[in-house]
Amino acid sequence: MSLLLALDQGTTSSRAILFTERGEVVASGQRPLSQRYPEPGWLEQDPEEIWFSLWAAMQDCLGAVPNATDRIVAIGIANQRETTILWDRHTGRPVHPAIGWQCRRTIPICQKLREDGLEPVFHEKTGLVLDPYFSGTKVAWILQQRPELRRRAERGDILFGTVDTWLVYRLTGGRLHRTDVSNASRTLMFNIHDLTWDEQLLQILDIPPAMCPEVGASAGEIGEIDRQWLGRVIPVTGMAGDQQAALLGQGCLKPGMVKNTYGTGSFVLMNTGQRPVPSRHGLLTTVAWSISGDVTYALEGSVFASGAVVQWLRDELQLIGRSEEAEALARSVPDTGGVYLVPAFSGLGAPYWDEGARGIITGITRGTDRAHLVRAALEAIAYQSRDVLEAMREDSGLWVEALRVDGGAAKNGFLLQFQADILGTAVERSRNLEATAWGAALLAGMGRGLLSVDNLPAGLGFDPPFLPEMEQNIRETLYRGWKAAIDRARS
Ligand SMILES: Nc1ncnc2c1ncn2[C@@H]1O[C@H](COP(=O)(O)OP(=O)(O)O)[C@@H](O)[C@H]1O
Ligand SMILES: O=P(O)(O)OC[C@H](O)CO
Repeated sequence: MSLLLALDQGTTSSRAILFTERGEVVASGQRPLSQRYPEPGWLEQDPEEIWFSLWAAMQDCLGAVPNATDRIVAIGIANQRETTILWDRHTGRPVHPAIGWQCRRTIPICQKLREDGLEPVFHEKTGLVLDPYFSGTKVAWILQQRPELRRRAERGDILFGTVDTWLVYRLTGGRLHRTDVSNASRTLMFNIHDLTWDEQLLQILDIPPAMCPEVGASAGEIGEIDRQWLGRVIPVTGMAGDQQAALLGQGCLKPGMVKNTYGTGSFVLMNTGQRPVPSRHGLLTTVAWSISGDVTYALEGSVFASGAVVQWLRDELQLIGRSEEAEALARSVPDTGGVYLVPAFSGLGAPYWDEGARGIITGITRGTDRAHLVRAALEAIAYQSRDVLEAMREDSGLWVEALRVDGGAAKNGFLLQFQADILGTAVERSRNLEATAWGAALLAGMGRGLLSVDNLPAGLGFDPPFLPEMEQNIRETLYRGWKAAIDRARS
């Protein structure tokens, strides 16, 4: 039986998963990935570690099944988006640490662009807002700090890429400098209407066009991995940003369908079909994918910290030993006792876009214990998703009837029940929490001509839904308390 290899390079780990064409998982490998915080609000990763962790995950995955490599017919890549890498075209070596998507170092650049009245032009052309989240100001920052790199970039000697581009470059033995439209749409330099790097925006950001990768479709003949990695030449035929891949992997193929992936952050995406829907309520307009010449767009609410708050409870506060403990602790108390925790570690993303906001905990009394704090942290993940879905209703006129969910934190049943309660909407958990990887596998299968977008395999289906049980007046009282806490966290 032929197999599809999905490579999912996420913020906290790299994964390789082998799928059958029907969506069964044959084997998987996962390696953790570290993050560095060199200054408050800054976040970096090591591009070599990103690559190595993915390579090692591939070896773990393929080592588990005899002769698996011979049966792989196509490879698909999904990746953490916006994270910015610059490298030397000649040596293939990074010239700067990767600047992570949550990194806030470019706040002053964004402020200056706003003062110059440039926000509308960026918004109209890219569908994004001026926030340090996106790659453009990260590239601009490196070039401002390192004039010698700018000179070399102008000569075409320094290449820019998001993580997909970096991985494809390495996988193909340095032969390909390429991205896809879904990743390009996260850079603040890409025009989502004519699907090209935008000369005016590049000029404003002072970024030499020669640095930018070629942009292609999300499925099709992309390249071939070098024989040295798996002992065989295998075609790469799918690539997309991880959140767009999850939208596909969750089967959200029709306009109006919505998914939420709870990983480091939460990313709610609504398929809006073949037209970009501009947002007036703090959402992003973004490219979902391009398949067989058809471009699909999405509305997105990006929340910067969701699963990250659980990591923070575990690693920094040491209130829990393992992420899984959060659920039982949250259930051990009937409510948070009035405590709200706003995890604005990297400012607030959608729908507030407040780069200066910082995390707060409100409503603490002498009786507050760690269970209340842990519960407040999990509830915050759900409140933030409601904020985004409220904005989606304003923009699209639609209130989601059912929210499809996946990602690492979607393992948490307490979180999903509270999510259903606070939305008043059914929450459907995918049986395959690795919807991102499955989306990458689907793209690879389509790009190889094995699957068609009109007739995609359904994957593994859903668990019984989490249905709302909370009374309406309690739901709205709790949500009002959240909005008050948000007001206090804002800059
Ligand atoms: N049982 C759990 N309850 C809540 N959060 C969890 C649980 N297990 C894992 N997480 C969170 O899920 C995130 C990892 O999910 P994953 O989808 O792998 O993220 P990413 O792709 O961003 O690396 C981490 O932030 C972790 O804290
Ligand atoms: O690595 P994840 O799954 O948290 O995804 C990160 C997003 O792509 C950032 O935009």
